[in-house]
Order: sequence, then C-alpha cells, then structure tokens
Amino acid sequence: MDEEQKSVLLKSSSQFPIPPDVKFSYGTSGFRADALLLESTVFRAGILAALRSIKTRSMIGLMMTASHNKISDNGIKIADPSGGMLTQQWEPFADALANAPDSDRLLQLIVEFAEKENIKFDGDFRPEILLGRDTRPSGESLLEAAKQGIHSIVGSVGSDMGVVTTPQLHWMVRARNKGMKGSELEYFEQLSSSFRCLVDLIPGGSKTDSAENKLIVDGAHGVGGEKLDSLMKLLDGLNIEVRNSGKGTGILNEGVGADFVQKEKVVPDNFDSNDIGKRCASLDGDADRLVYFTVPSADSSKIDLVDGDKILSLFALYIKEQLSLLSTTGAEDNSYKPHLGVVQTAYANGASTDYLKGLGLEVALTPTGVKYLHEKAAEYDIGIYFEANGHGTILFSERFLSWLEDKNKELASASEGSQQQKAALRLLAVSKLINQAVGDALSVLLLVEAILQHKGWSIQYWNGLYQDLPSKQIKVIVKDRTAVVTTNAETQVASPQGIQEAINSETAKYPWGRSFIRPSGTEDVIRVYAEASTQDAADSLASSVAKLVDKYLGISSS
Ligand SMILES: CC(=O)N[C@H]1[C@@H](OP(=O)(O)O)O[C@H](CO)[C@@H](O)[C@@H]1O
Ligand SMILES: [Mg+2]
Repeated sequence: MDEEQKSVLLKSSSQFPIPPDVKFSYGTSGFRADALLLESTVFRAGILAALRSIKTRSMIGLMMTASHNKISDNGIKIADPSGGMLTQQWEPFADALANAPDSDRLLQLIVEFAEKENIKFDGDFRPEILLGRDTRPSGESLLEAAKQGIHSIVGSVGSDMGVVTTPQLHWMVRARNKGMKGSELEYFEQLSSSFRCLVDLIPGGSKTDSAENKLIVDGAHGVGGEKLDSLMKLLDGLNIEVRNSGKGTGILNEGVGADFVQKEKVVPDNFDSNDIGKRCASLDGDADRLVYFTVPSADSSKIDLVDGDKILSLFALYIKEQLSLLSTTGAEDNSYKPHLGVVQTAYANGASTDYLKGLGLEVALTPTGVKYLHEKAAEYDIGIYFEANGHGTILFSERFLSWLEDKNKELASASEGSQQQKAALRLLAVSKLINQAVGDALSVLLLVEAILQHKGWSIQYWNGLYQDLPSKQIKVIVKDRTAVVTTNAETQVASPQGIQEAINSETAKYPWGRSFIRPSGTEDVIRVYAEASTQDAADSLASSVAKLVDKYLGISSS
C-alpha cells in the first residue's frame, strides 16, 4: 500500500469512529447489533470485502440484514466468491478490524494482514463488491457507509443491487463469478423455468393447481413477500396468496415470520380460523428460512408445524427416488454410484433422524450454524442439509452434475422419454431450482410445491411421514456462556466438569429422553434443548436441565 493509498484510508476511516464499550464478533450470522451501533462496522466490512476481492480476484458480496431479529437491529454478512459464507479463516481478521480502536490501528492491521496474505494493491485487479439490503429502514444509510469502506481501498467499486433477499445476493455473487449476468431477472427466470420443468415431468401432469388448493405465504412483513409476488408473475401452475407482504402497516418480524412460527408454534398475524386445514408457509425477514404449517382448529392459536426436518425428509425421499429410477432398468454404468448424504444439527427432532436412517440414508451431525452444515453437505455428490428452523438447501457436486449431464445426453439418444431419462432431467432441474450458494426460502418453496404436486400429497399427508417427538427449548442467562465447551457436534459438554453426567442422569429418567446444552452464537445465553415421549416430560426434562445449568454456571453460582 503506497502513501497515497494509506492517506485515503486514514482520512475516510476517521469519519467512522467505533462506538464506545461495544465488542463486535463475526458470528454464525455475520455482525449483528442495534443498527445505531453499526456504522463503523459496516464501513470496515466494506474494507474487508475489498481485500477479499483482491485476494480471490473475484467478486464478493455484502448483505445488510438482521434476518428474523427486530426491526431496529441490523447486520452485515460477507459472501465469498462461491456465494457461500466468508471463509472461517478470515473471521478473526473480521473481528480485529471491527474492534480496532482508531484509524491508525486499523491501517496497521490492514497492512500486516495484507502482507501475511500476500494481498497486493498494485491496481492490476479491480475489486468489485455487490451490495444488497433487506427492507430495514436503517439499511440505506448503512449501505452508504459500507460503500465508503469499499472506496477507501483505492480502485475498488461497489455495485448496489438494492433491496434483495439474502439468498438472492449470494446467488448473484456466485452467478457473476461463473460468468453469468447474475441479474434479478436471471434469478427469477432460472427458478421459474426449472420449476416448470419439474411440473412438466410429473407423471400424468400437474394435479393440484386448483384455487381451493392454494398456498398461503406469510412474508414476515419483509423482502420475501415482495420478491415472491414478482416471481409468481413468471409462474403458472401455482396458486399463491401472499400475506404480511411488507407493503402493509405490519412491522417486520413482529408476530410473524418463520422464526416466530417455528419457536412459538402459534399462528402468525393475519392468519385465523378461516385458514383451518389450508397449506400455509412462513418466510423469515430476509427470506433464507422457510417453514410450513397448518391451522388445525378454531379452539386455539396453536399450529401444526412442518419444520426444516420435514422439508429435508421430503427432499431426501424425492431425490432418493429419482436416483433409484436412474440406476434401474438396464443401467449399465455401474462404475459411478452417486453418494447421497443428509446433514442435520442436534436440534433436529429425534424422530426425523430415525426416519431418515430408516430410509437407509447416511445422516451426519454438525454444530449449529449453516456454515458447518453447508461445509459438510459439500462433501457428498448430493448433500441435503437443513436446520430445524427451516434454513437449508441441496448441494450438487460439479463431478456429479457433469456425470448427470452426460448420462442425460446418452439416455436422450438411447431412450428418450424413458423413466430413467426423466429422472435425470428432474435431478438436473432440481440442481438449477435449488440455490447452490445458501439456503433460499423461495427456491425451497418452489421445490416443496413441485414435489407435493408430483406425489399428489396434501400437507397433512406430508406432515404424517413421522410424528415429531415433543420438544422444549429454554434459554438460561449465565455469568459467562463461554464457560460451556461442547463436543460431538454440541451433543456433549466437555467443560465444566460434572454437568454432562448430571444431564445424563436426568435424561435417563425419561422414555425417549434426549437433552443437550450449548452456548448460543447469536445471543448471550445458554440454550437448553430437551425432547421426550410426551410434552409434559419434555418440559420437565428441559426445566431440570436448566436448573443444572443455573447450578453450575448461573449468576448465583460461585
Ligand atoms: C436454536 C436455533 O434456532 N439456533 C439458531 C441461532 O443460533 P444460536 O447459535 O442458537 O443463537 O441463529 C443461527 C443464525 O441464524 C441459526 O443458524 C441457528 O439455528
Ligand atoms: Mg434469515
């Protein structure tokens, strides 16, 4: 970095001092905080994105969102060239940048890091960053601060994509780095044409596009509803009504949205007893999560939740079915057997894991946070991952896709229209429909709808694939949540000593009992999870374990 470049950086960073007494940490969801505290952080994330762009000689993404959190919060996430999350190796540097006390220290950190990472500022590559934001009112001015950060690395440019869903921005970064245009229109066209392809391949044609069978979507008063409206203009064969679309007076994520619906298990605003039995779905504030639900009766506000585990199960069934169609009826090619795997976290309902294993599937468990699930799923030819909260996708390896393209061509010339060829075409369409960069509520929604139509299933039938074990989650405030160290994908506590044995002996008292604790990555709490054969038993196990947490780590413990 020459003297002029340094002075530009110093001058512009002096306009974005850090707020006093706040420590920022690049967690599973990037930086997230009250929007009023975030100007300096997004400015610095802009710098980081420009450095990452130079290092990878690719386009990088910056998304301004606090997802399902309250409207006064905001946050910033960095998308790597593949469209996935920022590499974990750069997270410590992100933390250091965000917390640097002044411009001089900031500059020093950048110079040292650039040297270590061999990042050159000689101008032979023009760093480019795609910026997006959700509908939060703080988004526009924070985006300006991020742009200033980008421009403080001389020669870097930021391209503003405006209001987009998180997965759209990740998709655009991935697409552009693959030489596509990566526009919003291209995104909508890819989703709608691959959806149409799946519907056209339904044996006997689409069965369930009648008006009575419409899907009602809760848009969380966020960006997802508006984008779904635009996408629907390109779709036929699908009847969708969007509520809480963001155009009305409701407040983002308040009493609505996928996180609320999944955690509280009650109907979101603007849904009521008129919706009994109908197929409903809920997006979160930035449309990277999706859960389905039904309103079972007028007697209570409780819903029947169809969560991420059930979406995963539906996808796994369908993919497995297509793979077996592909490998039957005279398939000579035994040299390559695609490896299908599913990835969950400890929060997956035990009944879902048993169901998936019962299908003969390989089930892997990772710690909470999509970066871990995504990484694991990428090890398979086809890796399906979902968190119970509805965040997930299906990853297809390049090797598998190129084999599948060849196979499809071969089948098209030998047996066009055969069951085998249709299976190949379906798998290719799924790989285009489902976002390969991150979990995407809109593409997941279209795939669920296509599969339900394919199978002729109602939401009730789908929900009946297996019965969830009753479960309970509790948050416990402790003195220091980092005192809890977990192992085995967060299912066991390694420290403090003794607490795991105590949890084990509580759990042993309950038929089908399972319980674990872990420090949250996004809130200053210890989370307790318990499941058992009845709701009362799950509640009671969770509360006994919460008491143990309090005893070993609580405010009152010494
Ligand atoms: C139990 C739960 O839902 N945990 C969520 C929550 O993480 P915590 O580390 O549990 O706070 O937010 C993460 C980011 O959105 C999400 O990946 C995760 O599943
Ligand atoms: Mg989200």
